[in-house]
Amino acid sequence: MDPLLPPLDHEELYVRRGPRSGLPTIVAVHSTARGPALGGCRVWNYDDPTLAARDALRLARAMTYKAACADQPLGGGKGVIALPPGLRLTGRRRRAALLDFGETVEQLAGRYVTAEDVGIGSRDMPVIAQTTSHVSGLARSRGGSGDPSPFTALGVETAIRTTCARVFGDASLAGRSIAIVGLGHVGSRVAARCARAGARLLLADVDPAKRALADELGARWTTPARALTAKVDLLSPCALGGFLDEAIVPRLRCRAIAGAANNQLATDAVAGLLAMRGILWAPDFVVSAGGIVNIAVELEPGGYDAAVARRRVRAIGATLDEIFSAAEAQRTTPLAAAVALGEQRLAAV
Ligand SMILES: NC(=O)c1ccc[n+]([C@@H]2O[C@H](COP(=O)([O-])OP(=O)(O)OC[C@H]3O[C@@H](n4cnc5c(N)ncnc54)[C@H](O)[C@@H]3O)[C@@H](O)[C@H]2O)c1
Repeated sequence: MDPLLPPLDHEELYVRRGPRSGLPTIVAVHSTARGPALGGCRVWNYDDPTLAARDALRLARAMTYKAACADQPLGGGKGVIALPPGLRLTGRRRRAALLDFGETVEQLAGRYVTAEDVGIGSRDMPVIAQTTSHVSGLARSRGGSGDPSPFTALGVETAIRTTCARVFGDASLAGRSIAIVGLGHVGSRVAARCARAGARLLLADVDPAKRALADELGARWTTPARALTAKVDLLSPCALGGFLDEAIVPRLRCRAIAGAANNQLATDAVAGLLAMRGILWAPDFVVSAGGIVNIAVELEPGGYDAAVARRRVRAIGATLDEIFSAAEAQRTTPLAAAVALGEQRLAAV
């Protein structure tokens, strides 16, 4: 048994070799207890397709908790198109793989609804939609809700304010020092929102071209390594996950962490280390739920309404506050309190 496998409490794992592309297409459905399993499709290189299946299982499980904590009528799932090492999926083979993946999704008959994830862009979604109707996040002109990133960023800003209110007794960001690592679709928007609110920003990205945003917003620019350990009020990780580990936690100098990056903790035990250092960590799967809250509105019978989506995304603040209060009352970590909230909501259906 693979010791790195997540708990195997999933409903389905479907692996199908794409007849057009020859590539493994994978869908993991963790839970449909609260509704169709929603989760993006990741196009990524793996040394071995079994690692891709493991990724799908792990990410699908996290999506169940993300949707449950956000109180959405959705379950958790994830798709993967597994590429061998070094292959860049372009041109006709990309199109073939996307059509294959759509067919795989279609065979699950709506138990899984796909969306964008790492390695997939808005131009890919209409191709997937040619072979399945279970696609979210299509362009507004096609009745979809479009790019989820602005809604994810709104949720992150809301979570940053809630976290600051808990630590500093004030939700205002005026004069607050915030380091943002990763200035992509979400991070750049979080930076712009925080700048408008008067925060003093320290920005970092592995891509030097992102420095232009720092100049535009009047923010300081540094390396990702320096930003992670900078002395700031709050750190907002908006790049990749897994960086909060036993080595970095003793070196952190922020008072709180709230960012969009998925799976920030290298292991669950890191939540305890952060609490011991007095650093308030806002659980990533609660903070970054704005995108799926937006998609849930698209899936409603009445059709998509951006104003409704924005109102619901702002509720992330109240959910996070409830989690912080529960953690304090039960002398546990925000991670444990968030998982307990998710489990309670799953048990209620
Ligand atoms: N897009 C969404 O709506 C959404 C929703 C939920 C969660 N997330 C998560 O938020 C994170 C950011 O998503 P995104 O859509 O903005 O991605 P993106 O690919 O648009 O941006 C990521 C940015 O991080 C930078 N980066 C990569 N590695 C880095 C490193 N080691 N240090 C510093 N910068 C680095 C990249 O150069 C890029 O600018 C991801 O973890 C994603 O899974 C995104």
